[in-house]
Parts: sequence; C-alpha cells; structure tokens
Amino acid sequence: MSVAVSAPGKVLLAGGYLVLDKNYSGLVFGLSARIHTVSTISASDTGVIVVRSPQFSNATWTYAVSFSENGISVEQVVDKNSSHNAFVEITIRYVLSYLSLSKILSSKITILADNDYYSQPTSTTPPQRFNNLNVPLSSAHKTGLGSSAALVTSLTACLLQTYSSAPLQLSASSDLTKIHNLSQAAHCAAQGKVGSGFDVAAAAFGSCVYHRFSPSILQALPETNAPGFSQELREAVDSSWDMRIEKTKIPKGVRVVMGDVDCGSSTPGMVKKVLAWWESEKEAAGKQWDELERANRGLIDLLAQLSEDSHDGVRKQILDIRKNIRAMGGATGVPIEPEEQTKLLDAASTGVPGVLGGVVPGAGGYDAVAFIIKDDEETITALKEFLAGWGDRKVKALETREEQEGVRAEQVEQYEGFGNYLRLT
Ligand SMILES: Nc1ncnc2c1ncn2[C@@H]1O[C@H](COP(=O)(O)OP(=O)(O)O)[C@@H](O)[C@H]1O
Ligand SMILES: C[C@@](O)(CCOP(=O)(O)OP(=O)(O)O)CC(=O)O
Repeated sequence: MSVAVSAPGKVLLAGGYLVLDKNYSGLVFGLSARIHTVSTISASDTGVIVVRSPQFSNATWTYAVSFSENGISVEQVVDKNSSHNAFVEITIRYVLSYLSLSKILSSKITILADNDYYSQPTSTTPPQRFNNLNVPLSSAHKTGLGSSAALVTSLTACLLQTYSSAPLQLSASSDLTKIHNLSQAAHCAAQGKVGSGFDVAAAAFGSCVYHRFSPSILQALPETNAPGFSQELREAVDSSWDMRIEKTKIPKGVRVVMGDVDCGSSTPGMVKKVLAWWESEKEAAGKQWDELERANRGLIDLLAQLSEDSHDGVRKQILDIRKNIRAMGGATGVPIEPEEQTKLLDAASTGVPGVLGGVVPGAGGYDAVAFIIKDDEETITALKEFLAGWGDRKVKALETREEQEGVRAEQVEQYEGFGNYLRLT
C-alpha cells in the first residue's frame, strides 16, 4: 500500500521580519511548486525506514527505529555514501514519538520536489517533471521556495497517514492542525531555532494572512532523548495554539511571479541585525513596523476586493510598502531592498506593461524578487523576457504560481522509481 502527500512552497509577499512578532501580519501565498512524499509500507517488522530523494546523488537515508521504556530511538544506518539529513531524521523521530508506537513495519519513502525548488541546468528542452539533477542535495541551488518547510510538512503528514491507527482526513480542520503543529515542532527542532513559522503555516494551510504562534509553546519542549519527551510533545502538539490563520488567495485577474536571482543572501544574519535594532530602538522601530503593517494591510485589503479599476491602487500600495522596507533597511543597515533590487523592481514595474509592482519577498536581500502582474500570457512573456535580459544578473522567472491549497493527499497510480506517476486525487 502506498500513501502520497504533497505540500506547497511559499512566498512571503509582505510582512517579512514583522511576522516574527505575533502582533503583526504576514501575507504568505502557497505555491504550485510542491514537495511530494510517497511511502510504501512493507510486511517486514524490522523497523527500518529508507528515505530517498532520487533527484539527487547520495540522497538515500536509512534509519533503524527501535523502542524501549525510554521511548523511541531513530538512528541513521551510515554507509560510505551516507549524507546527513537533519530535517528528514528529526521529522521521523518527532512523528513516531508523537504516535507513541511500540513497533512499526518497515517502509520506503520517496521525496519528489517540483523543479522550481532548485535552479535547473540550461537546456533547450523543458526538464521532465521531478527532473534528476544528479548532484548532491547540498550542491543544488535552492530558489528560496521553502523546501525544508514543504518537505517536513509533507513528510509529517505522510508518516502520520502511514503509521497512525486511524487514517487522517487532510480536509478536516483537526487533522490539519495536528499536521501543522507537529510539523512546526519538527521544523524548528531541525532548524535549531523557533522562527515565525510562516513557511510551515503556508505548507499546511496554504495561502493565508498569518500571525505567529507564541514561541514558548515549542521552546518548553525537552530534548528528544529526555524521559517523557513523547508525552510532552503530544501535549504541546494537541494543545490549542494561539497563531491566527486568515485564509486568502490571489484574486482572479492577477498572478504572482517569482524571480530567482543567481546570487545569495544570508537570512539568519539579516534577521539577527533587524531584531537587535527592534530591541535597542523600541520606539523608532515600533513606529516603523506600525507604518509598514499599515501599508501591508492596505495591500491585503486591496487584493481581497480587487477589480480592474483598483490596479492603480495596488501599484501605489506596493510602492508604499517598498518605501517603508527601504526605510527599515536604512535604519538597521540591513540590505533588505538593496539598490540593485530597487533598480530591478522599478524598471520592471514601469517598463513592462501589466506589471502592477514587485517586492523583495521574505527577508529581502539579493536573491529573489516577486511581482504581482496581470494574469495574461502577454504580460508573463514580456516579464520573462525583461528579467532574462536584465543586465549582468541572471534573473529567471519561475513557472510556479500561487496555489491556495495547503497539504493534500495525492493519488499514486503507478510507482516505478520516480517520474510522471503522481496524479491528484
Ligand atoms: N528534495 C529534498 N529531499 C530531501 N531533503 C530535502 C529536500 N529539499 C530540502 N531538503 C531538506 O531541507 C534542507 C534545506 O533547508 P534550508 O536550507 O532551510 O532551505 P529552504 O530555505 O529551502 O527551506 C536540506 O538540507 C534538506 O535537509
Ligand atoms: C525574516 C523572516 O520574517 C522571513 C524570512 O523569509 P524568507 O522567505 O526570506 O525565508 P528563507 O526562505 O528562510 O530565506 C523570518 C521568519 O519569519 O522566520
């Protein structure tokens, strides 16, 4: 029996940094680029879970699961080609601990990521779905769609579906909340920090206006090898969390286009500097964040009631958001919208008909841009050509578009290795 689940990637279009504080909003859209997790359970009760990502080399991870009165042990079986995958390992440990099982049947799990998660080699022919990059995962250039959050959420849902005594109803709010909470716990443990969790929220619930959960919910959890970890994890996951999820979507007539810029940014370093400023300049920072929250909410409200004659309002609102983002960058010394990005965003917004505006998504920096454009082929073609010809910086428009739905079950029609054998239910 096979179980297949997928979760979407994300773009935090407005509310970067602010969303770290539960009093402020994050406008996050789920994306059609999804990470799929397929599990096939075996009759063997040796408790071995083999996970593989066939799109990459040296991307098979084998775990021996054992049980004792102290709880569950998940140990990687290491061989000469083994790499380490903390996000996979910790997710397995968290889900099996949450389920408090005493034994498990072995299983094989395959992870398949839509191509937009990683830069693809230049080729005249479009790559097959789930293209085999044939490089180690660590060597693949990520495009910033939130691969770890989508992976952890789809793997969590898949493992729960595989090993729970009662099948999950992914459309049921209670099961969806369980998947979200458990995925947040595993993702934060794997990251070694409790971020805002907007990416896992998008992976679980899809597009939404997000207010974070209180970090204390997860900060109180003990180490996984501590006595009673399973019970404390279960109590935390099953408790009532104080995040707020306001479902939303990109309105008809416009679409989001992500641009992958071939250079890097360091989100953790940027977050550290902005939070240091938030702590040291409380009054000024509070005014700046309140002004940016006002601008962000203005965009959220405009998109919620968009019509053809409010496109100019969206243009002005995006410019207002960007002005505030640049002011925050100036106050903190963090290149949130650096000059190179300002030039790109201004040129595309004024030079390509149908582009309503663009921002630096998430933490900002140099590595990504996101545009809101009229949803027609003429505009998307013109924007792709503009980005491809933008000076010496390679800016590739990604194919992914907003997709409202979060984690969902997939139908596995036929499964030989990987490829086009996944179909939606
Ligand atoms: N296709 C995949 N298969 C297995 N693990 C993956 C895959 N994509 C991402 N991961 C896991 O997520 C990690 C990437 O996390 P991170 O660097 O935070 O990227 P992102 O910002 O895209 O989430 C990888 O090191 C790996 O552990
Ligand atoms: C700064 C943030 O508020 C948003 C970061 O958004 P990104 O989309 O830039 O995240 P990465 O994919 O990890 O780079 C941090 C947070 O909310 O946790």
